Amino acid sequence: MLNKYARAFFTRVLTPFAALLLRLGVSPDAVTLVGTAGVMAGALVFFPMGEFFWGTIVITVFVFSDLVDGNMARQAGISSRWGAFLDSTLDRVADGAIFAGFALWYAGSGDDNTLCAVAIFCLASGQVVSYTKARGESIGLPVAVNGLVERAERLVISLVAAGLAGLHGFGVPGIQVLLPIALWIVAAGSLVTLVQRVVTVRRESAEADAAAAAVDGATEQGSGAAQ
Ligand SMILES: CCCCCCCC/C=C\CCCCCCCC(=O)OC[C@H](COP(=O)(O)O[C@@H]1[C@H](O)[C@H](OP(=O)(O)O)[C@@H](O)[C@H](O)[C@H]1O)OC(=O)CCCCCCC/C=C\CCCCCCCC
Ligand SMILES: Nc1ccn([C@@H]2O[C@H](COP(=O)(O)O)[C@@H](O)[C@H]2O)c(=O)n1
Ligand SMILES: [Mg+2]
Ligand SMILES: [Mg+2]
Repeated sequence: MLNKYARAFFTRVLTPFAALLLRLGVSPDAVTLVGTAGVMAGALVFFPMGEFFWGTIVITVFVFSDLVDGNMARQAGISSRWGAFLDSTLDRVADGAIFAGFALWYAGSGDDNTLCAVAIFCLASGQVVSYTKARGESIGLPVAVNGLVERAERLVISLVAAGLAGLHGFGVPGIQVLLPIALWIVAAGSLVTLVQRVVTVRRESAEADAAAAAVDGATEQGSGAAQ
């Protein structure tokens, strides 16, 4: 949903910045790589220490590089298969670091095995949700469903909650409860999305196999009649 509705807005806002980077001679690939490194640093340095406010600020600064790199490539007319591969692959790395950061906090000083397991579930299910689409498309299916919780939703829900939970460190009482709530929402939403995508791939593959069988049958009949 965010991908559909918010992308156009952010494209308008970020286009001048993307143009500036191109004029400075920066490449889209460099933005993809630096953005991922920044997200990883924010998540793996700050989150395991329970510094959710500063971790979220660092991640937010760098995560928007994922919207800037493609914008730069399109403006410069250099969108490439390699760029698409690099972008999607490093998305998985960045997402892994964010949820690993939460899991490390709960495994350590956060001291909550259940929430550690929920964070690990968010990490794994998010990766599998993305994989279903990539694998479905690689076997020639349209995978015409996005589902309830895509990547943008996973990031916005968890990062807004983490940023607000971090305000606990500045004296706001009770607000830290938002992070566990967000993790449970992302976990449940990812499970629903996974089911939505698997059901779609199952239906689309049955339809594609039936269509292929019908073409084979017609070809065999045609060659039989010719003999
Ligand atoms: C005093 C208050 C302190 C609180 C501080 C809070 C600070 C702000 C907190 C959070 C900001 C979070 C911003 C997150 C922005 C995410 C942007 C982003 O990178 O989105 C990526 C997404 C997808 O990009 P791709 O097409 O490159 O990725 C594809 C996708 O990943 C597919 O995976 P799948 O979805 O299938 O699982 C893969 O299949 C595919 O391979 C891959 O290529 O881009 C978008 O969706 C575009 C829309 C972005 C929308 C961003 C909305 C940001 C909204 C609000 C942020 C500000 C909120 C501030 C709240 C403050 C609270 C007080
Ligand atoms: N280094 C890069 C990054 C991206 N691309 C192209 O942009 C598309 C992704 O667009 P986003 O707005 O989601 O970043 C991607 O599929 C590539 O076509 C690129 O060429 N090089
Ligand atoms: Mg990108
Ligand atoms: Mg991306």
